[in-house]
Amino acid sequence: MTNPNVVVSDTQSAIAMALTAAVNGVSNSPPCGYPYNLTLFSKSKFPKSLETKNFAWVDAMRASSPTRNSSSSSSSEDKKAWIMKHPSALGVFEEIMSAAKMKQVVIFLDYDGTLSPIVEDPDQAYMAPQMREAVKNVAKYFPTAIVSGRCRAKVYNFVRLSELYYAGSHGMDIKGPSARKHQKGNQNVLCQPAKDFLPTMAEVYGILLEKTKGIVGANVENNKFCLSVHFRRVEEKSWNDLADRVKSVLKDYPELRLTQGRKVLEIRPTIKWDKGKALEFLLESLGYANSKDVLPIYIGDDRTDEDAFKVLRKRGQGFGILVSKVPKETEATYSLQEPSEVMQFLQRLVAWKRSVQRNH
Ligand SMILES: O=P(O)(O)OC[C@H]1O[C@H](O[C@H]2O[C@H](CO)[C@@H](O)[C@H](O)[C@H]2O)[C@H](O)[C@@H](O)[C@@H]1O
Repeated sequence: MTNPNVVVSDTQSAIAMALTAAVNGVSNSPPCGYPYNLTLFSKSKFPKSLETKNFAWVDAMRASSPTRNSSSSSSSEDKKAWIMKHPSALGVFEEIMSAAKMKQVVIFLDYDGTLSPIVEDPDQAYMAPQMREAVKNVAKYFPTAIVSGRCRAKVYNFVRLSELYYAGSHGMDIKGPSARKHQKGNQNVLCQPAKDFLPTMAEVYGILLEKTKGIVGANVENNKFCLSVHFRRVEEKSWNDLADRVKSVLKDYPELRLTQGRKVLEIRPTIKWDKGKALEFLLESLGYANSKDVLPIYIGDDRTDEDAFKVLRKRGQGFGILVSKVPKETEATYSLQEPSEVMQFLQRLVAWKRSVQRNH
């Protein structure tokens, strides 16, 4: 059994993959009683850079997490133009909140690079106590969800707030809060659209550990419904070797696909489920599927967050806020530079809500 190219090239391949998945006992039936169509991804969803041998993906990987030196490589003109297009959410805070009048604000927060700074060791990506306090306060007033590439248990261990919704494994593992805060909607939420893939993910995790052993600094992280192969501590001259090893494993697993994050390659089931679908699912669970009375705000720093930004654009509702110090192609409306600005934004949200309540 071979994976056509780790990258599904056309509709026919997608159908072939669906058949293979069926043969392998992999179900594509709608999850959680939820009526989304879990069709397989087509070619455009794969990192183009990995389709060819032109190594452009190395540039993309480098740019995904620019160092202090390389981040100054965009010209100040570029930066100015970008910030005009994606103004600071702190600078236009009042404008954002004027859209929130008479609406229920719902907050979606990515974890790494948004609530915690990016660090070398993924196990050390702690959140500052002040940030935890800010998120805790936000959740007192607004339904709040953490949407992360990490597995749910791991991201919960970092955040440790039981009143939040958690969508781990890029939204493939969603659970409502154990502590009930907001009355509307269903909070006994559990959604695991990729459940049937668990044995495969465990198997591939073992194989990847073995295959990547020889590469200094390589680290494979088990995120339950997806796997992360970290490049951050690998010397750049070994990046192609590492990527080739990952791809060679995936050749035997057509039901899995590769995506690229910040110095990380991620392996996930080939179902059409991402952070955008998780956002839609959560809004529906909260009782706001077709409501005009809701203002979702999604804050994230990664390529995987773009799926959620796109959903907000398509709904014409709410705002995406990209956390980045450097200009990046994004569907987000606004920007924030780093986690400390995210914290300030969350604190201002709370102050705004308190002043609205005082004036009523
Ligand atoms: O969706 P997120 O919450 O942003 O998770 C995406 C990945 O984040 C983590 O990796 C990233 O952060 C690490 C710690 O700062 C950093 O070392 C790594 O280079 C980044 O890619 C996490 O370890 C991955 O499992 C997540 O998928």
